Amino acid sequence: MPCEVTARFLILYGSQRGQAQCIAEDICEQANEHGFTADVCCLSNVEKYNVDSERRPVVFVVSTTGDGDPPDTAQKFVRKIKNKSLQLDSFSHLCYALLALGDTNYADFCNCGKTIDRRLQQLGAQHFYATGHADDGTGLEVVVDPWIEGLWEALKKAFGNMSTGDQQVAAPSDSLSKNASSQENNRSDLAVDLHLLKLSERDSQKENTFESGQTETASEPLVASLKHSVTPLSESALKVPALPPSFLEVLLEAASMEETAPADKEGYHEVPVSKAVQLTQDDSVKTAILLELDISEQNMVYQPGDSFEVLCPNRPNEVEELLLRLGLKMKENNTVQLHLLKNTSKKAAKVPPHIPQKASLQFILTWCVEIRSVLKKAFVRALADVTQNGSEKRRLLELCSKEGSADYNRFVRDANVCVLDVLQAFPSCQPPLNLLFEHLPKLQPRAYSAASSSLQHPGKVHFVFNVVEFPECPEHPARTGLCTGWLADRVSSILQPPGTVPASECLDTSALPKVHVRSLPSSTFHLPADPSVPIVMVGPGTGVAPFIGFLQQSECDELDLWLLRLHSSNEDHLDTSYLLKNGLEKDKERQENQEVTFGETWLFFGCRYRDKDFLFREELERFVHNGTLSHLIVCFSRDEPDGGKTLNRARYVQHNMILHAKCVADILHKDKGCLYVCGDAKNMAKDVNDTLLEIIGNELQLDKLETMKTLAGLREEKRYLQDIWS
Ligand SMILES: Cc1cc2nc3c(=O)[nH]c(=O)nc-3n(C[C@H](O)[C@H](O)[C@H](O)COP(=O)(O)OP(=O)(O)OC[C@H]3O[C@@H](n4cnc5c(N)ncnc54)[C@H](O)[C@@H]3O)c2cc1C
Repeated sequence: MPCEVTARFLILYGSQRGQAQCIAEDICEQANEHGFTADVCCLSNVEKYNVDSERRPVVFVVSTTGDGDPPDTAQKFVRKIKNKSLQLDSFSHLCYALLALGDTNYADFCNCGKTIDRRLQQLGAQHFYATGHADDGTGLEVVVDPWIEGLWEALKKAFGNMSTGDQQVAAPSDSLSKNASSQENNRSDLAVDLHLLKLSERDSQKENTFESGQTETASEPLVASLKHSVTPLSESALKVPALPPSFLEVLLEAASMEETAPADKEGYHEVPVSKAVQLTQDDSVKTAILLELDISEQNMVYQPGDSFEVLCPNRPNEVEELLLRLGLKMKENNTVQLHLLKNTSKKAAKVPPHIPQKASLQFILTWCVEIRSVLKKAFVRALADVTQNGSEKRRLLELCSKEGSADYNRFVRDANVCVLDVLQAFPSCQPPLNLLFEHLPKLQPRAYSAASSSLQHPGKVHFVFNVVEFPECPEHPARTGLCTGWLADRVSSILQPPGTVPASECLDTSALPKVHVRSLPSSTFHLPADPSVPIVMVGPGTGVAPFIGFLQQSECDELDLWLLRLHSSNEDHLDTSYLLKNGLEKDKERQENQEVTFGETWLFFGCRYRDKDFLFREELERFVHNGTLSHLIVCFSRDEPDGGKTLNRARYVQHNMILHAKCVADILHKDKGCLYVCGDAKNMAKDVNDTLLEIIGNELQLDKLETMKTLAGLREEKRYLQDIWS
């Protein structure tokens, strides 16, 4: 049906750096092609629009800035709608759609959009189309494009309804539903909310609302959440998995005992943390910390490129909450005995080997099971079975059902919902202890790559980590990563601020915090045995850790050679660490002694800002200065060096690799060098791999198949090595 000229709508944008404005103008332009006429206006131009009386559909496009703040241009509008004196039906005339822009790398993703959306709903405004949440961290276009694609159909319906007076709110177009659900399977934070309401239902709810003076009613939830579903799922017949058979019997016996971490039996060493330094500025998005462990008393040898495992306990407050919720707080010191149920129908049932016999309940919940693990569907199914309240039970059954798969992905898997979160959300769920022991996996140690060389730091190992942060969300409170949050707390008393010269070492090791560590089996992620082999290292963020170890080792190897030449073997041997500390440089010497060759070393590093999170900046510059590192190529993903005017600047390590494609290809092909990649598995490793394929294909003029074979060959020859973690 062609739209009439009267099909005119309003686009309001709140933009900080121009992205929201750009998208708003794009929508305006596309509107004509779809038979609409749009007026576009910045939210700050209050004299050009009036939402108080706007009867046309309104499309909001708003970004978020700073710590979840509205862009400057939207602040006045947000203040206006937040005004507490507004009546709860002030915006009941308003029919709108909202596209929120944000970045999941920051706390409070899309907060400005969410705030406006929430408040407009409270004030009685109605969606004519589902809200979109676009993530700059993964690419705005992933959500923006399908959202705009579906907007036209929704607008047609909205105008259609307006002209017929029909009170039914339009459903989104099929294309949006398809796009959104396929994205939702991958990432919940890209989700486009698909629950549109019938106006007639909402109107009757609103009447109740005004009468009771509340903003929400308990009857029908407006949006789906962990606790609630909406139609069609809430009315759907469900295919639920079979109840997993129980197989454990738990006996609790009163006893008192001294217990320590279960470290001795599993090869861990309890070692002091001799130094802790914050590597990032306080206003950095992530906090990176370097720890130095004193392993001089232990029989632990390592090479740069090796990793260590740290054993960390579950948080005491979470263990306590769990005990309280299970009604077992009084029995926390009881010993636990586990037996197999004699008549269990579970095949190959066995007592979980990670739960020790005769340990206390508190000990097991603290050190043996991962109470933060994301609930599997089988566990959800088992929990539904021990839930009394009918609607809570139904919701749990939905979450493990085939029909509720999207809700499970969104509200459980992607939100990292653990057993405690479910027990808080579903008060009538009362699982017996055996259910937890049957479903909770073993508490896993966390691995960290050595960021030092024992040649330069004898008896010590360094590692670097980012404190993982999970902001508060409807499904759970704010949390830090289990191990990184614990480590940060543990070393807080000795943590040195960024930029300080590390304090002299504390001699009283008994006063230092201690952690349990053990070596992981040595990997192949090591420097080539022949120092003349050139290497390329790709390590953004904390992925630079093993390369600091590599470079420290090379620096010492080169210094040792220099010393060897400088002093006859009879002379007293100077300590390399002494030389390093006293700033002796060897580059002149290197030039004079051409007979030993060291291969070129390239490091591609990346971070957000030069002044906030450029890890190991001074040390890397020293490596460059003394010739240990031939090329340090750094990019900053968030710095706008020239106010953002430079197009195609290198934002990420792979962009810089492209800029140095010929050198990278020559090192790998002509010089038979090695390429190492370390760090985040989520995006970086794949992007670097794709870039490498591009470089090899282009520079060696190979077709796709040959390129892939070449890269596979490099892997086989251990010349393309990855140390990737998530
Ligand atoms: C061989 C190897 C070497 C490694 N080296 C290093 C290193 O040198 N430096 C380093 O920093 N890391 C390194 N890692 C990663 C490290 O082991 C840890 O995974 C990391 O530090 C996070 O641990 P955590 O216990 O703090 O986080 P966890 O609590 O385990 O959380 C980690 C992940 O769980 C998910 N998650 C859990 N809860 C939530 C929630 N509420 N909301 C959203 N997501 C959630 C997220 O996917 C998150 O990324 C390495 C890993 C391996 C395998």
